[in-house]
Amino acid sequence: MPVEEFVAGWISGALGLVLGYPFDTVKLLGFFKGMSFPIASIAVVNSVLFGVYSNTLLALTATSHQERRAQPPSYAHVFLAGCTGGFVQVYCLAPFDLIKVRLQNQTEPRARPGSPPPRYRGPVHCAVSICQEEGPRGLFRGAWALMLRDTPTLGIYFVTYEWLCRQSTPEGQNPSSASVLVAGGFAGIVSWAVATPLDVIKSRMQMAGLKHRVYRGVLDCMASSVRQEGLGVFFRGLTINSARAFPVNAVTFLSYEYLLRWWG
Ligand SMILES: C[N+](C)(C)CCCC[C@H](N)C(=O)O
Repeated sequence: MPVEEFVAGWISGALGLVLGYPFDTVKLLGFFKGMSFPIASIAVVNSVLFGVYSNTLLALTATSHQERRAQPPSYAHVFLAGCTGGFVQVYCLAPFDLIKVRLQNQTEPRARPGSPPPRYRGPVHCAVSICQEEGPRGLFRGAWALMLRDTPTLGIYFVTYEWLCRQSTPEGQNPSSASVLVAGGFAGIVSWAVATPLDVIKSRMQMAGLKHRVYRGVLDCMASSVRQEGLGVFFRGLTINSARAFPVNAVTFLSYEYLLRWWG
């Protein structure tokens, strides 16, 4: 199994994240707090995503990444490979994402003297506490919603990227850096726009364990959120998700493409 896609995905994910991280925490005033954990985790997750995507395309179309410019895969194959990558990466992403959401939600704008210490001291303490308090399966809380969020939307992600690259590139040639940046940025925006409703539900389910709020499942969480807050709840964070998605995914795709070209 070709591994360079895994390595390129690893590095490009980390680079994209450095740019996107302030957006992730801006609403919470945390900014760069605890950045090493998300960098390490996104590197693993992005490596699985791009590695599985590329190897699924190889299985479907019998073309390696070097041959794909001359013989471009069909959009149906790109979509299927994206969905497969999205599905598989959820297994790695779920615990990392849960820890990120729990840590970000405890960011206090200003720690007052005498206020109780934060519940989780850091990512490792958070993981251990969740295992102890909610059992090892607690680490996968919200994973089902995450899978529903990511499987189709990562199919859309790669289709948008490929389509925009092909629109702006003469047949058979490699897309220019500008094309890759724009196509990657829009792929991020489009996929995040579609993913936002389930992203809201996912985060609520991940926080539920802590607040002892019980949802019976994804549908129950959707229904009770809509009942209390109206349909607008599904668009929470849409603007910030899109603003973050452009730079993160522009840089992710640019570094991914260039690393692969560089390695031949
Ligand atoms: C599919 N969905 C839009 C949910 C995620 C797309 C992931 C791409 C990138 N790691 C990022 O964090 O933006």
